[in-house]
Amino acid sequence: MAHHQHHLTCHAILRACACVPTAFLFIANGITPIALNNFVGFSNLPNQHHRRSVKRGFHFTVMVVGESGLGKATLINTLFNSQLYPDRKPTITTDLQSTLEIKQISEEIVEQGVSLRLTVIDTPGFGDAINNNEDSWKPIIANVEARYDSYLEQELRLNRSQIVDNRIHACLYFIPPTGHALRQIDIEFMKRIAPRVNLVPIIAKSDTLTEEEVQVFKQRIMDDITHHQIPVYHPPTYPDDDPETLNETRAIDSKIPFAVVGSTKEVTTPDGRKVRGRAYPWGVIEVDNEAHNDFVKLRQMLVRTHMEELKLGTDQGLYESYRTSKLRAMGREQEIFSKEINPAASMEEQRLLHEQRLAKMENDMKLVFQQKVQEKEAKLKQSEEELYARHREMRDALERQRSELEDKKRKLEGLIHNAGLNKPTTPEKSRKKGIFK
Ligand SMILES: Nc1nc2c(ncn2[C@@H]2O[C@H](COP(=O)(O)OP(=O)(O)OP(=O)(O)O)[C@@H](O)[C@H]2O)c(=O)[nH]1
Repeated sequence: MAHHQHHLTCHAILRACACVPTAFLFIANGITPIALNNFVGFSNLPNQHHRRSVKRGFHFTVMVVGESGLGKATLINTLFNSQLYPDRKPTITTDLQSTLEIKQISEEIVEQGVSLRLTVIDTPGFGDAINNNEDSWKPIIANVEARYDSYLEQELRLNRSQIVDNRIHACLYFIPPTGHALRQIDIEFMKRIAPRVNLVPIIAKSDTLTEEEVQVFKQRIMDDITHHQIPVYHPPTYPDDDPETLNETRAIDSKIPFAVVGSTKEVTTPDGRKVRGRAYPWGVIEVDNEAHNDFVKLRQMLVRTHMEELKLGTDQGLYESYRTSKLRAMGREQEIFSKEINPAASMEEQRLLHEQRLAKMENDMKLVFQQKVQEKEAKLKQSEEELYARHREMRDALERQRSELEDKKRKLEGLIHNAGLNKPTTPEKSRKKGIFK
């Protein structure tokens, strides 16, 4: 919702920028507009967005649920003005054990160059088996959830560029025009489906009730919905909605549950107009006449004003909460908040992170290497010095030894010399001897 509001605010700013003669750039807090001196061009963003969307085309998936013969096929054909469902006779179910089958029809419809892939999921057989109605909702819920599961599975894949989105954007629930109140089966179904899809309650074939009956029936239905706290879809309003939008949204909301008439057949009114409607002996009920039924408001909501809202609500509200509980049940809490990450950006981010990590490792290794080299060099230097010191020591010792030896040698030589002088031939000796003689 916050995202949506932000989106809307951006649009409002862009609209404002495009309209005023001098463009203004609003600072993020929205307080001070900065005047731009020249046309920058971002006011063209909505057009770019529009062109891209038209090129890509749109898709919308709607589910119809209700008993056989309530006019589901007719209403879809009337809504999209197409023969999505081929003409056929109403099927009358006689099989009391009727089991529910779920069918899907998909068709590309084009209006003024804009294409819409419309997918309708039909649930023939719902509520038709008289004794087996309690569980009618089960296969429908299973189908809705299977679509979420498939989306989630694709989302969790590494390559998320080709996601096929089969999620249901709205479920039209056809309430039979009994004029009383909701039946047990209506309450059971609506209670269970509403937390999973945008539930749009519809009073089928409202032309079979009088105007007063429709009003009373609507009130009773809304009372039941409130009493059972069934979260049916209400078109949201936003603080920056202009008064016209606000009034339109409120007018749509006031019609819930939509009392509709469906018909693709053209009939002639008493005043000679050709209209889509149903002719009765007492007059003509016009499909596209707001005074006759709520078809126009229903179409406005589903197709003209709130289709994107319904899709956004499916993605960011209903699917999101399903996804959260599913991931939690799977013990994958860490992935709950990872949805917004753009896969390409995320891969790029991972690559950069990886490169940064590698560069850091390389740098660390270089530092360690340098440190080791320095340590080794210091050690070598130290042992070199030690060797020198030892060398010097040894040399000194040898020197000392040599000088000692030389001393000794000199002494010995001195002795020898002296001894040589003391020989008889020496004059002193002879003299001494001569004295003693
Ligand atoms: N009075 C009235 N009849 C309607 C209306 N819409 C459809 N019908 C008629 O009701 C019959 C059944 O209409 P379908 O559109 O085939 O109904 P369905 O709900 O798709 O029926 P299943 O395919 O059996 O589930 C047809 O004869 C329609 O002409 C309506 O708004 N008012």
